[in-house]
This record gives sequence, C-alpha cells and structure tokens, in this order.
Amino acid sequence: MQAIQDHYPAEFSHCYGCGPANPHGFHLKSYIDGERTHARFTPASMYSGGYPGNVYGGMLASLLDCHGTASAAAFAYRAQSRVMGDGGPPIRFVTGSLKVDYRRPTPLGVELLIEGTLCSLEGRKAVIDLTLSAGGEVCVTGVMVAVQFVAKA
Ligand SMILES: CCCCC/C=C\C/C=C\C/C=C\C/C=C\CCCC(=O)SCCNC(=O)CCNC(=O)[C@H](O)C(C)(C)COP(=O)(O)OP(=O)(O)OC[C@H]1O[C@@H](n2cnc3c(N)ncnc32)[C@H](O)[C@@H]1OP(=O)(O)O
Repeated sequence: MQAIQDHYPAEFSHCYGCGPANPHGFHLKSYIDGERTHARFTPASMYSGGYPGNVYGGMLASLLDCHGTASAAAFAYRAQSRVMGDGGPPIRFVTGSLKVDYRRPTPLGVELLIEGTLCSLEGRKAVIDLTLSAGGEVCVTGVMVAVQFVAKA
C-alpha cells in the first residue's frame, strides 16, 4: 500500500520527518484506514531524552507533526471523494498549531504506533486528534490545527 507521503510532489518531499527525498530524515510513512490514520516508527537509541531509555520529547512531537499533516491531507481527499495521486490539484497541509501532552515516558527501541482521527474539517482548516502509543499504552496525545497550503502567486 502506498503511504500518504508517497503522494507528495517531488518539490515538497524534503521534509525532515517524512520526506522520501531527505536522506537524513525519519521517512515516516502514514496510511489511512477507515476513520483512522496510522504510522509506525521505532526510535533508535540516539533519540534519547533526558533520562536513559526514553524518547526525546521533540522527537515525539515531530512524529505527531508529520503524521498530523499527512492525516489532514488524506481526510481532505476523502471528504472531496478524491483519491490521492488522481492527477487533480494536490491538497497539502502545513501545521498551524500542535498541542502535545506527554502522559507517560515513551520507551526507546520499541515500535511506536501513531494514530490520527479527524475532529473537524472546515474551509482550509482541519483539526486532527493524535495519539502515540507503545505496547498498547498511550504515551503522548496531541491536537493539531492543520491549514491547507495555498501557494501564493
Ligand atoms: C510556511 C510554509 C512552508 C512551505 C511549505 C510548502 C508547501 C507545503 C505543501 C505541502 C506540504 C507537503 C508536505 C508536508 C510535509 C511535512 C509537513 C510537516 C509539518 C510541518 O513541518 S509544516 C511547517 C511548519 N508550519 C509552518 O511553517 C506554517 C507557517 N504558517 C503559515 O504558513 C501560515 O500561518 C498558515 C498557512 C498556517 C496560515 O496562514 P494563511 O494566511 O494561509 O491562513 P489564514 O490566516 O487565512 O487561516 C486560515 C484558517 O486557519 C486558521 N489558522 C491559521 N493559523 C492557525 C493557528 N496557528 N492555529 C489555529 N488556527 C489557525 C485561521 O484561523 C483560519 O481559520 P478560519 O477559516 O476558521 O477563520
């Protein structure tokens, strides 16, 4: 199955968190499945936070950031009964705001599951609820306001 990020145009594929064309990035891959989106990522030990064995909070925010904007795009395509990569004008989102709550320490070296659900989609603004869990326990929750990107002439 193709990831949402695989449909980003080449000129927008350099995102550090999820751009397929960034050789140094995380290459996060997000997928839509019914009412939810999901992505999986296993942070290596280099992403350590302040105390041993747990993930740096900025890294966790990055994962929510990329998964949130990808989710917004996927939900917007669905709302317009479109399929990503259909050749029509691309629908792309950037992060307007991202609120992150760190609810329990997130372990390093464990596969993390990042999930998104659509809270609202009005005009150019999508609100996405986000969770990040490890071993079935929710470690981080977030709320993103994603704004549809419109290139200025
Ligand atoms: C700066 C852009 C960077 C260039 C990106 C280029 C293209 C992107 C295209 C595709 C993306 C492809 C791949 C994405 C890959 C990875 C993404 C990872 C996530 C990121 O790494 S992404 C970078 C960090 N991100 C930014 O660098 C954004 C900087 N910023 C802005 O570019 C503007 O600030 C913008 C566009 C956000 C809004 O500006 P604007 O003038 O176009 O829109 P406007 O003000 O009319 O707002 C329309 C409606 O959004 C509401 N709204 C706006 N801002 C809000 C906020 N902060 N909180 C709550 N609601 C907000 C308003 O309240 C109104 O809502 P309502 O319609 O209900 O009144």
